[in-house]
Amino acid sequence: MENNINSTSHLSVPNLSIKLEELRNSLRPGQQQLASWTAGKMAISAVPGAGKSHSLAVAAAMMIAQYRLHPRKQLIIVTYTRSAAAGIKAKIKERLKELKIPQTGFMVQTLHGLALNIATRNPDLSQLNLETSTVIIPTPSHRVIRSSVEKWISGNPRRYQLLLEGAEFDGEETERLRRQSVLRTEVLPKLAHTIIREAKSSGLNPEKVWELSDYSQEHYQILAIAAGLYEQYQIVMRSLDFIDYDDMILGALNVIENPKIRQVWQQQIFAVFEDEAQDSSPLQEKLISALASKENDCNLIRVGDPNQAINSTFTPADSVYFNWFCETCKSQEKLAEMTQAGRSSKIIIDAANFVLKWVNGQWEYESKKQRKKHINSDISEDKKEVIPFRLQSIETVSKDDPQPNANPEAVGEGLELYRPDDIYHTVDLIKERIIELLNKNSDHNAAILVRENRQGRFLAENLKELPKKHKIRVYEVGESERFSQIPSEILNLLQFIDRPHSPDYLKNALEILQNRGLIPSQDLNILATYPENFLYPSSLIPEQKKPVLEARRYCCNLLQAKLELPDYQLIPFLGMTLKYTGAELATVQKLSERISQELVGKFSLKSVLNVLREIINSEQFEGIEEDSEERYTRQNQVTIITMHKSKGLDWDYVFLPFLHEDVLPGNPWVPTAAKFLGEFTLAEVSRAQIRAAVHHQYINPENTLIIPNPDNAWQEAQQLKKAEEYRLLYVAMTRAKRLLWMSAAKEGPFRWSVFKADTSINLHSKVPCPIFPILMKQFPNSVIEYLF
Ligand SMILES: Nc1ncnc2c1ncn2[C@@H]1O[C@H](COP(=O)(O)OP(=O)(O)OP(=O)(O)O)[C@@H](O)[C@H]1O
Repeated sequence: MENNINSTSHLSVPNLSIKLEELRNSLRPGQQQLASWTAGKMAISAVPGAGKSHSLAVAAAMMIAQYRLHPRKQLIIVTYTRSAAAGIKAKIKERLKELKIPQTGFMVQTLHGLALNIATRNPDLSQLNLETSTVIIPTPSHRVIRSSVEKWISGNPRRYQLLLEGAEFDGEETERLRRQSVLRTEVLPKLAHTIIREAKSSGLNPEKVWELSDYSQEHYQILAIAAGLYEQYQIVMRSLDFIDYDDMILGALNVIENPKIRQVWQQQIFAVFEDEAQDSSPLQEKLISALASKENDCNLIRVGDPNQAINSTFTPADSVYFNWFCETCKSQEKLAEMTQAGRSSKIIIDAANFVLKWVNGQWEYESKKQRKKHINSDISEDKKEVIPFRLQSIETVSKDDPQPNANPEAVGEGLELYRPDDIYHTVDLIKERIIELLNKNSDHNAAILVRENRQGRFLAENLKELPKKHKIRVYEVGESERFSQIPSEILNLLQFIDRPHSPDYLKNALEILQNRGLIPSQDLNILATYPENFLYPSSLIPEQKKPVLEARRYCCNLLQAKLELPDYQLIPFLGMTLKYTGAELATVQKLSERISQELVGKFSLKSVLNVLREIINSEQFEGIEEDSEERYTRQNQVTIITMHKSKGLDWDYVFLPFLHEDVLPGNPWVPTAAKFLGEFTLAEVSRAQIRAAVHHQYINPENTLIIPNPDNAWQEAQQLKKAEEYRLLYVAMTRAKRLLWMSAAKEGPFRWSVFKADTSINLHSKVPCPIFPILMKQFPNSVIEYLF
């Protein structure tokens, strides 16, 4: 290979090789393989706590020193978040300082940062001009998605009619209008959102999705609907000069398709290191591979943990590609495994390993049973059996490991398993344990990891006394996310007050009231179909049921306020109506003041709506703030955070309450309102269908492409979801250093999404997460009996 790889003997500092040797010796076995990389592709599969970022930084510094890298020949390190990029950059600089080497020769960037860098240098090739374009994140409720849906509906009456008719339809008018509302405001926006991200980040344009739709012979032709929506989306985006995150990568790829420019980039790049490779999408992989290539070689090192892939069922991240990359590298003896980890006490490691093996074992047992039962005709031949976990056990580190206090001594039983009576009893037990632990060791930290923010809110409300009475800080991470929703909640209610006869505005308002637990949950489409009949029913309308009446009372109160209150008092009134708490009310107050400042003398409902829309649109990006790890892991603090967000962090004591089967792993769920289409959701089916096509392209393009039918695609999506939930549990468990506290209360809310933290509410008996009783059996000493 011709890429100027000089050996250390050329280095001018004689002591450098000794220093480099010392550095190499400070690494663990798998880490050393990373540091000894010389050329070509390499995969590193690591376990939680193995020191991925630590060894990546050491290996990068060693490489910069050995190969005398400089700004015109650099090592590129790609990460997925800005905070991870900042962390690795600081670590590499530190090492280079120790080696007395200039802190150049490398660049740490997020993948999108890198793509943007490439794309903006050649706007004519990338067709991206950031000075005139606006970057958006098209959520299902974004106006771009909504307008793409409307355009698709008006251009495709036949396909739309087929959806309206669903699995069965007797032609009844009210039902037809209800279905229209469900399709326009829920099903199609969700389908558009999913399919556009999935297809785009797999490198498929609308034409390609059209082609794929020819391979699928099913009733609705979901892929054809998807292709049409995607086509409309591209038109709407172009007309508004908007771009999304995938456009940045596509733009960069367009640039480096030019042979001359590609050569310039490739010459400047010595090698590419990718961190968190399990979260890559095909498009991202394509970009980094292209940058790392030189003639017939590709200097690409990908580091990841397939067992921590927890984004693949709701984003286009798909760990299958990293798994395949690992397999290919393995066959070429280019796979290294980092299996030693010093983060946790031995018993916590044992429990995590046990979960991994048990889940995989169950999986194999279940799929054998399934295979015996029926042979699926449309499962493509090249489909490999995907098991939830890569069989990779975590090991404790060796005695001479340089990590201070590696595999620390367990606190209490190290692993503690509880079956509290109910969710209130759970908080009492957690509270008591936290007070005891942090009072004894105020330099330690703790976290309660939850599956959904509602659980976090419930915990925070019930742990209020910790700061004052016990001097223990409580940091509920979801709280700031709730604050960021306030402007759009207020906007939605004001839009309804302004135009109560709009079914869309009424539905949005009802959704907010329902999400905040102010009105009973029900099919809102029925209420929103005829706003007039719902808000002001005449004697000809059948008597409204109690949940409808409650919803109506709230809505009528809002409309009454418009008549009775001056416009400038509407926002504070809405804050009260939504039962915002102290800090939330303060945010409402601030929002109200800001609007007043902008509208001096011109205050009207219409002008308020305009200003609010502007605030929401322009602040979308400020919302994504730089995360600093430090605020999540402060000593003497208990952090309440979702399991998803806990990835990459660790705490001395980790609490995992509410481990119930209906949440973890959860059950397949189709919203009742959309059941008329069948026992599946179009969005999930389309994702599985696109993935089947893209996987086929990767593994065996010569075979005939088989797109799974909706029922099979749905089954597959559900299996992947279940596997991901178990990986999420594994990520959560491996955050603990000294104590892992897990519980499954005997009673809890029917569903957290409709739970009101009110002691008078009926609790339901709950089934524990299937792994919980097995863990109790496997670790009998960890089962804790309690006195109250
Ligand atoms: N060779 C080593 N020498 C000294 N300390 C090490 C070594 N390897 C790892 N560590 C330490 O181990 C800890 C865990 O490392 P790190 O956070 O990089 O793990 P990780 O693999 O990213 O974990 P996860 O994927 O579970 O978040 C860090 O404090 C790091 O400094």
